[in-house]
Amino acid sequence: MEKPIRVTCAIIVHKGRVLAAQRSEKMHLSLKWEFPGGKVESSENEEECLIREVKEELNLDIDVLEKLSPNVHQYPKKKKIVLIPFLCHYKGGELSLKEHKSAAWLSPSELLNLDWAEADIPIVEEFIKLFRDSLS
Ligand SMILES: Nc1nc2c([nH]c(=O)n2[C@@H]2O[C@H](COP(=O)(O)OP(=O)(O)OP(=O)(O)O)[C@@H](O)[C@H]2O)c(=O)[nH]1
Repeated sequence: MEKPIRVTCAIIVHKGRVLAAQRSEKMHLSLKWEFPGGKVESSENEEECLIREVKEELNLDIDVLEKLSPNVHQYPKKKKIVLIPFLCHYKGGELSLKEHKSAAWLSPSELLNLDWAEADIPIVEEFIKLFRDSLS
C-alpha cells in the first residue's frame, strides 16, 4: 500500500480562542477552512515543520504542545494524506496572511460553523471534546 503524505496542522490556542484559516480561491480545496500547516519535508521532524509552516503562512510564532490523533484521508484524484494535528500555543508575531484568504480566532464551539476541509472534521471534533472535558 502506498504510504500517505504526512501533513502537519496546528490548533493554535490563545486566550481561549482557536485560529482557523480559510484556503484561497487558487488553492486545492478552495475556500475550505483548515488549520495552518503543511507537508513534512525530509530534513525536518513534524514539530519543526509546523513551526516553519505557521511562520511562513501567517507570520506567527508558536509553541508546539501535544500531538492529537492523526487522520488518514483520501481526496478524489489526489494522493492520500495523513493529517497530523498538534495543540499549540500562540507565542508571538503579528498575524499576516501570506497564502490564505482569511483567518479568524474563534471560540471552540464556533469552529463547528465553518466549512472544513474533509480531512479536518474528525480533528475538529476531537479538539472540541478535549476542550469540553478539560473544563468539566
Ligand atoms: N495545511 C493543511 N493542509 C490540509 C489540512 N487539511 C487538509 O486536507 N489539508 C491538505 O493537505 C495538503 C497540504 O499540503 P500543503 O498545504 O503543504 O500544500 P498545497 O496546499 O500546495 O497542497 P497540494 O500540493 O496538495 O495542492 C493539501 O492537499 C491540503 O488540501 C489542514 O488542516 N492544514
